[in-house]
Amino acid sequence: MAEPIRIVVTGAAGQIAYSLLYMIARGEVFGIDQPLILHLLDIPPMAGVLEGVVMELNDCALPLLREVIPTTDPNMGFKDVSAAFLVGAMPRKEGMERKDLLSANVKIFKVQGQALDKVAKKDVKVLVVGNPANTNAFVCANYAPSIPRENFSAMTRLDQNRATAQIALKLGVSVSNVSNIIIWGNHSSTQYPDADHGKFFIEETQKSVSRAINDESYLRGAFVETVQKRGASVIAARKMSSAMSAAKAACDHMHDWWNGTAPGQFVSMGVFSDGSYNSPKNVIFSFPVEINNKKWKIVEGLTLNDFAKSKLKLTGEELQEERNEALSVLDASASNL
Ligand SMILES: NC(=O)C1=CN([C@@H]2O[C@H](COP(=O)(O)OP(=O)(O)OC[C@H]3O[C@@H](n4cnc5c(N)ncnc54)[C@H](O)[C@@H]3O)[C@@H](O)[C@H]2O)C=CC1
Ligand SMILES: O=C(O)CCC(=O)C(=O)O
Repeated sequence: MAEPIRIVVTGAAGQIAYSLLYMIARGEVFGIDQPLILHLLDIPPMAGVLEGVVMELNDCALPLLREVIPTTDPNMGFKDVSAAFLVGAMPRKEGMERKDLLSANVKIFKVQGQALDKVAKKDVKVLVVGNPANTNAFVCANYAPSIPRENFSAMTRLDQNRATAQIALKLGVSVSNVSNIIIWGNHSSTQYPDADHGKFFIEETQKSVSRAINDESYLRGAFVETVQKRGASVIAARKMSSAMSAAKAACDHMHDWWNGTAPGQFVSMGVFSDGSYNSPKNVIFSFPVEINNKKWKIVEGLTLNDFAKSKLKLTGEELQEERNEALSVLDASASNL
């Protein structure tokens, strides 16, 4: 069997981590032949809760789990890790937008970027879940200059999964038959869920999602709004933000980064923009990507209509605003970033 790899989950005492840790430890992300050492990072007031999580992980008697290390010290949490799930952050409450969390949460990602830079493996894959995820990932990467920028990503996979599920429901097919639904831009209510390039299988034939649905007002209206506002709808119903579905999405994101995407299929990830599709450069923007040998590549050459272009412009502008606000909050050598 392979040597164990070290994986860190931050916010390990929180609600997303409670589902996520179990899925990782079962082998759903890194494979059923890959032993793991799990690092659980949270803040000092949560040290007692972390002990309980460790007890439960041990009590699961999971064969791949070689060791569980609870800690409140980022330098211990990130030491030698191969993958980092950065979940720990304040969640929004009813009535807030995700960017309202910016001032509290970007400071966390500065500290964690610095710790990753100092002690993590240089090929560490970093997935930022904590909101505002795109801008937190930008901050984290900028404080970890010794780690390649392409190793930092933000999670829009939950949005992709939500969008795929809506399309599958509309078509009356299984989600596993639907692919290539795209999330563009920010993990916020300006994101653009795009079904125009989506495909689905029915009776062993591949078809176009948009042609089969054949309802532009739905695809530009209710579909987009449902996905954009799904996080808020869950908060309104549960009085807490999405957790089980967020954990599943984090596993899907890291699984595909680690193992690659199937030929012809793409997934959405928030990654550093190179200006593709007229997006602003130097923000973490969600694009469709294909993944090979643990390296993502933006899918180029997709045709965007004017509606899509206007949506990408809007979400790109929001990301630029968030980035600038984050930099002013941090009051840190902004001119170097
Ligand atoms: N990108 C996405 O699609 C999604 C993002 N989220 C975001 O994920 C984050 C976590 O959500 P939940 O687990 O529901 O929140 P939670 O409040 O249940 O747990 C957060 C945990 O993070 C810990 N934490 C706070 N500061 C920390 C630090 N500096 N270092 C390590 N741990 C720290 C807290 O003590 C707490 O245990 C929130 O920001 C939420 O908005 C949630 C769902 C989806
Ligand atoms: O909506 C939020 O602010 C928290 C959870 C989240 O990001 C989501 O459910 O998409």
